[in-house]
Amino acid sequence: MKASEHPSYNEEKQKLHETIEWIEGEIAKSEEEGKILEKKISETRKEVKSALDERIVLQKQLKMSNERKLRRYKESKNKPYFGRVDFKEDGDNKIKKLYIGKYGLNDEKHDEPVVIDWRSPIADIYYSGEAGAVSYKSPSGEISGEIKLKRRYEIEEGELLNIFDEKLKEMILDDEFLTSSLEKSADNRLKDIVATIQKEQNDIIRAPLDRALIIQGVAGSGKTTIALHRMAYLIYQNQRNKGREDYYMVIAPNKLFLNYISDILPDLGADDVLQTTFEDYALKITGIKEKLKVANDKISYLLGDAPIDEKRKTIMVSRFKGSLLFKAIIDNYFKQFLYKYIPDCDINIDGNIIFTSIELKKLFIENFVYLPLQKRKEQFISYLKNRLKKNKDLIADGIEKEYSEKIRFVKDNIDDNEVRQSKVIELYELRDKEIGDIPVKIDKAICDYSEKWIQLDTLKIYRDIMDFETLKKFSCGKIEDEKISCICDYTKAILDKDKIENEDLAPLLYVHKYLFGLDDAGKFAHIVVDEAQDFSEFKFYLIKRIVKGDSITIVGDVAQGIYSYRGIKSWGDLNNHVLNGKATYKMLKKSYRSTVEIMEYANSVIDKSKNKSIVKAEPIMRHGDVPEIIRIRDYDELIYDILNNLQDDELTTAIICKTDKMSKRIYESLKKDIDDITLISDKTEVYKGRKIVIPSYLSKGLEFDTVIIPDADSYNDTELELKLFYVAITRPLHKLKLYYTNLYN
Ligand SMILES: Nc1ncnc2c1ncn2[C@@H]1O[C@H](COP(=O)(O)OP(=O)(O)OP(=O)(O)O)[C@@H](O)[C@H]1O
Repeated sequence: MKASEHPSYNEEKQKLHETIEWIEGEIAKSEEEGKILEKKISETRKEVKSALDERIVLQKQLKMSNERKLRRYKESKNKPYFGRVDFKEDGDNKIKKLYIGKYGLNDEKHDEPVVIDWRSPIADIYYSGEAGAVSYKSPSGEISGEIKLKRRYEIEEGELLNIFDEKLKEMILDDEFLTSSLEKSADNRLKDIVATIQKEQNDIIRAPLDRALIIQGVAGSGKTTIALHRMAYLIYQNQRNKGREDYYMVIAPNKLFLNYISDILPDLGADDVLQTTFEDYALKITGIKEKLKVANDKISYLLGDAPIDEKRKTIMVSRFKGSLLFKAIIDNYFKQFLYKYIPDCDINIDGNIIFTSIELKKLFIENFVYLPLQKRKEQFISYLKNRLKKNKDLIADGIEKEYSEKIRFVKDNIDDNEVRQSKVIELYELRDKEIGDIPVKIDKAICDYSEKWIQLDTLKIYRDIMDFETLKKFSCGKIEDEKISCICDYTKAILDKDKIENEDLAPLLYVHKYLFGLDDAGKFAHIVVDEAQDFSEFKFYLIKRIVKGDSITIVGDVAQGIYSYRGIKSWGDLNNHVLNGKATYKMLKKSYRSTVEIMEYANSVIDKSKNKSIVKAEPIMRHGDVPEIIRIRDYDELIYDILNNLQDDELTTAIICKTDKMSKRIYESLKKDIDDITLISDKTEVYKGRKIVIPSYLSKGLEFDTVIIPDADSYNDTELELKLFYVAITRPLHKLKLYYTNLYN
């Protein structure tokens, strides 16, 4: 409802005015505080020598915290809150009017909240969708009471534009507010949805930290958005409860997508989250970033016209590399590798055997088993050194014994007094020198022994495992010879070009773990994995190793599993094989992105999938144009028509082509007439402008006001192409246009 027509308009207008005035006052105070702190720091700098002086560090921290506060005030000023809930706690006659906003704002002078943070426990009742009697979990326990009013506001630039009241009595959630928010146009960045989080989404966001969550959601159901809101929520809760900073991580499919989502977390007050791709993370940890390139052309290859048998082999290799069977083979390999790793030699000093090779092997195999190999070797060597040093007296005894015999011999056999005495003295000196040299000799013996060990190198070992005989031996009859030879030949050919594929990353990281360990093991308090259907079980196994307990949020959509050759087969398998069956599974069926007309069309497409378990999307009641399906005579007509549609449009438009090749062709034709059009490739990390040409596989996760599909008839009915087409047609918010020349099914 237009704000000015609402019965409480004057009251609400006054409240907004007061809140903004209060914020302005706080901004002025914070700016003043900033200047004082700045002055203090420069004065302290003159007094102390080091920038690391405790006083400077403390003052800088205060300055940073003040700047953070100031930033929040400034960001809140134009829109301090988006909702209000009136709550009467049981046993209390007073009704509290709680204004909910993106950032919690506190009046420190009067010690009372001005705006409640959307992540705070009490804000739960605003989102919970329940009317009347409700309860929420506060740090001091369950609080119950009654909701008297739930109100939403549309505020722009400090102006109250609309007020929406939820009809509590009829238990109907008024969708007007949501629909009005969905009607806005798309941006190059994903936005926060704190004002319109829905009940089912709120339940996911607020699920406990220690639980693995698997969210299967239809296209546009807000998976990415709510996974990031959940992260912001968990960080907020964790800091409140523990008062300390932890490590958090978001794993996304590619850098373009990372850039698309990169604003949300800082915008929600979660600044220090590592947002990365599995590829970048694995390359960094294994240290092979500089040595190799990652080939990213498999999807183009699978869409190309290579013989079907060749494509099948490629898929088989990818699947194998992402499987837990491969992990088990690597485990078997390392059980034996120990024997190869330890050198086959004794340790001796001056020709005396101190440790036999058999003794050494036994000692190594039985000790420090919990350590990765490199550290295990280091510990073992230092253990040997210590043992030898402790045995120094024994070695000295041996030397003394040897010299005593020599001296006795001289004494018994040399008659000349002078000669005898000088010989004896010489022997004493030699003996003392030899005893004095013992530590040096021990060091040398250990050093010689240490140098005989194989140098550990992740890539070399991976190559070694990918050898026919090795793979055959350690797969223990679980893979046929023909497949083994195919896997080995395929991998060797790629490695010989100094490349690897995405699918090699998990096994490489696992080999690295055996050799050098994972420094990040158990480091992250929570990890979000987006587009998770494209991650193999092997990748998940490794992700699970770097997170504390089971704290992972896994979001994805099997209907969009375009990398199914390397992804999981089913959420159930993932849960059972990697998460010990302990994950909580949730399904999101409502789709928020596209209009009813676009989603109905998309549903009719995905209906053709052989996978009958795919759940169809239920669009939010927002209507628009029916998708246009246009037949064109030839390529020239296609370009002509697209150009006519792209003129001077402020909205975002993506021309989504099936392949990279087609994207390049269309881009070349359009750029002559359109200046601000960008071609997106797998190397693109950021782009400006509102019009892009993009291959279908890269459009996943993104959204645009309008989507144009110039080659709708080029998609055939294989599962991969059906999914690619589905991904492409579920990207638009408002308009979808499809062109075809020949046959369009
Ligand atoms: N509760 C909500 N209120 C307003 N907008 C929402 C809500 N939930 C989702 N959206 C919007 O729906 C769109 C789709 O969200 P998002 O990209 O997170 O979905 P997704 O499930 O990850 O999509 P896909 O799998 O198709 O990439 C975004 O524009 C998002 O802002």
